[in-house]
Amino acid sequence: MDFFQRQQQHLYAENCKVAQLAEDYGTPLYVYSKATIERHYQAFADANQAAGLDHLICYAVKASSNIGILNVLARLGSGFDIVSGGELARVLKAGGDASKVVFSGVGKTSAEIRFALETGIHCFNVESEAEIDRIHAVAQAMQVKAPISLRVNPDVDAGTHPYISTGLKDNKFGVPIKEALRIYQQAATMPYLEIKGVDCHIGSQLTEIQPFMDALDRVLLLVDELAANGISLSHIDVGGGLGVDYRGETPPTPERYVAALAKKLSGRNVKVVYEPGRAIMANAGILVTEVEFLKTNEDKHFAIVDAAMNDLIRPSLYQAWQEIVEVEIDPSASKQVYDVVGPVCETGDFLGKDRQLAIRSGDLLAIRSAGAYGFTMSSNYNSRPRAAEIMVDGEHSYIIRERESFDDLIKGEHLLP
Ligand SMILES: Cc1ncc(COP(=O)(O)O)c(C=O)c1O
Ligand SMILES: N[C@@H](CCCC[NH3+])C(=O)O
Repeated sequence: MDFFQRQQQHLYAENCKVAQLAEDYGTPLYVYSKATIERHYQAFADANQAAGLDHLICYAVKASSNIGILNVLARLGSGFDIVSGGELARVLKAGGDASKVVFSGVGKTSAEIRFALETGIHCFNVESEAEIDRIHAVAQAMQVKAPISLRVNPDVDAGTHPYISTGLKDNKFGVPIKEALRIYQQAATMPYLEIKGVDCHIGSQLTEIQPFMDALDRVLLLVDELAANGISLSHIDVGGGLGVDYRGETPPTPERYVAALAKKLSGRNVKVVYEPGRAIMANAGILVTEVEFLKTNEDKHFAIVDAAMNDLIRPSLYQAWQEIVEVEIDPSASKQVYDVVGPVCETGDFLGKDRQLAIRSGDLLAIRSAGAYGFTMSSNYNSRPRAAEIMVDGEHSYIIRERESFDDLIKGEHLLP
């Protein structure tokens, strides 16, 4: 079931006409579907239930971090995977439960570690030996035990874009799995640490199940080796990374993915932690933009729209392909192949290339699959105020982030005396 569907010539977000939303809130506009977020979360939860797995789903906040979105997930009982103190503050503000938070990331500061310990997070996904020392020192100063899990790098090729692959030995993430036993043994001697689990995230937008299985095999060998050395773990964090359909990809469904994991984990008394981001949010959001001008240079046609790489950087950064559709079908407009580009002064500022569209200036376009790594990667480049974000719920729509104003753009800036 797609909650962004066309009825006659109109594109709908749930039961709201997208053209009406653009009129009410302006463009560029991020539109999220609450029902889609709920359905995607539930697919993970149901798959675990069906497989009989003790589990904790920690939505990866970086994918889309608006507190309105986090609140929808918190109400479903979701935990959260965070990578900064800022993300933790968002989770708390959104009503999230700190005891269901895992803290990933290679450069946690002492202040962030302290904040996380004060709130009582589930555990730190530790990414280096130096970080273990830092966490231990902060915990000691606070006279508490810090729950930790070691992020291991299994050296598995996730088969995804090199910029979003994280589990190869050349990547900055985690510790090499062959060093893990020694590091765990060292951590076990540190009085202000509590060893909880192991963590492994090999990359994002994975469309095959095999790399996940290869990584898990290596992690399970480590788990057994640790057990043989008297270190038992209560959870295995399998990370995020499950891909989505941007352009006909057929990634495993959460059901298939979880069932495959469950098969490998059978007979083990261990909780599984998941960190899905994209699989929950990508197809729960669209970016709506208005065509400013149509322009032809020689025989190249451009649709210049009011959204740009500062609003959605994935096409520019990863040559990512996202579907672009007309919001209203205009039968009187003729089809043409366009590069859909923004107003930013960069040749790399495009949202889509060679797209066949029937549009006129003033028409609306929707960039689909924009709910993950869309708004969260946006910037104010070219002094462009960031877009508004809204959530639809049936026939209702709610503003969850106001469009930035020019005052917002210079907030905190000062002239010299
Ligand atoms: C540690 C960690 N967990 C979870 C995620 C979420 O990944 P995805 O959005 O691919 O599910 C990421 C991003 O790749 C990550 O780096
Ligand atoms: N930002 C990337 C995903 C990176 C995942 C972060 N670990 C994307 O838009 O596809």
